[in-house]
Amino acid sequence: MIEPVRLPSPWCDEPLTVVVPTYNEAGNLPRLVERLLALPLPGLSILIADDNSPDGTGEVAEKLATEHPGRIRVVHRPGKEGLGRAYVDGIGKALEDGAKYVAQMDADLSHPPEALPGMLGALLSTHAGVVIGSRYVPGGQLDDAWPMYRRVLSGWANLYVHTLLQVRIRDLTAGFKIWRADALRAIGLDRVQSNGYSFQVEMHFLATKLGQTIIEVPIRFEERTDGVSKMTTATKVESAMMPFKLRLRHRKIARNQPQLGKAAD
Ligand SMILES: Nc1nc2c(ncn2[C@@H]2O[C@H](COP(=O)(O)OP(=O)(O)O[C@H]3O[C@H](CO)[C@@H](O)[C@H](O)[C@@H]3O)[C@@H](O)[C@H]2O)c(=O)[nH]1
Repeated sequence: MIEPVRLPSPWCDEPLTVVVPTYNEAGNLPRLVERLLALPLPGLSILIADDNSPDGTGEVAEKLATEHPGRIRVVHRPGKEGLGRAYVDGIGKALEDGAKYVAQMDADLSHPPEALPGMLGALLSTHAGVVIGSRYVPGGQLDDAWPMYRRVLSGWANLYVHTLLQVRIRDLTAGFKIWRADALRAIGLDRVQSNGYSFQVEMHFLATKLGQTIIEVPIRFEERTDGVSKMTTATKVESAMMPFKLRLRHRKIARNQPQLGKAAD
């Protein structure tokens, strides 16, 4: 049972930084920024973490930052290090800048920006540490154009991680979330080991083991219309290995901090 709390007033003004990792998203980024800045969230700012994309996404991001002073920050990273590393860097900088709430989402418009106000409202009306924009709770949808092999992979990955880690989240691999800054600080980004997509699962696992409440609200996941997925065999192998590493690591943590292990199990 999730205990409701009173919404701060006016809650739409709350400072929210949306962290967006980009690699070759020059065609998508302007459309994403336009939709984000049109939201009824005056406290919203955007932090783009680009890995020196060869298609010029970094330059597109700089141009957008100049057009919208004070609302967009660009973090230029030296090269492609993976989604997880870009998030650790970008979220870390958002926290240093004093963000109170930090959203994370893909640049390719798979995650509808228009879902953010509802997600923020849901987070603020509970004591949850994080709200997930979920494909797999009632009401969640997948675009018909999302390829069958991706649906199977995603369904299989969720089942696999559930079985190994027993984390009670329906969309364990989701990349669309809003965190409370305090929840992120409690997790400690320096603990995160994932380089690629397993970042999502690792963060869910660490939040759960700290006893944080996680809520899921339904979203419609859209297939990208520009560019391609950056998922590779290496990121899939890392995602397959990470649940084992997390299990081993948690056993060690639980041994050293028995209370944490007990509270979380
Ligand atoms: N900076 C940086 N960004 C990256 C990198 N790799 C990927 N990205 C960015 O991370 C976002 C997600 O990458 P995609 O390649 O579009 O992801 P996907 O295959 O559509 O995967 C989706 O499904 C996964 C499984 O459910 C999710 O885990 C993932 O978050 C996403 O929603 C995009 O904005 C992409 O540019 C990288 O090495 N560096």
